[in-house]
Amino acid sequence: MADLLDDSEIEAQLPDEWGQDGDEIVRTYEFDSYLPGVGFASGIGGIAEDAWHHPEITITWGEVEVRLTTHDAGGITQKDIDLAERFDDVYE
Ligand SMILES: C[C@H](O)[C@H](O)[C@H]1CNC2=NC(N)=NC(=O)C2=N1
Repeated sequence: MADLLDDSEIEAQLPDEWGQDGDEIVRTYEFDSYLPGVGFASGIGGIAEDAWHHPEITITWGEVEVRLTTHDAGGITQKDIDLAERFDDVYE
């Protein structure tokens, strides 16, 4: 099982644009309309499935909120950080 990161490790590694909300890291990605967000969510869903590490994804008009935590560990691990970076690569 992945080890929990401590606050200093999270602060040091959290990618730009991501924040911490309790035991989750979160980012809201912005889009010009609804369907680009749906496409982005589908893409990161495939990355998540490939990594076997799954985010909470909330799609609204022009925004996709992504939340990551490691349920098996009960908090934030390197898996969450690494997946956040992969999601950012898709977005840029
Ligand atoms: C049973 C299954 O292997 C586990 O639930 C996996 C799947 N996806 C997961 N996703 C996330 N975010 N955290 C987990 O601990 C996790 N564990």
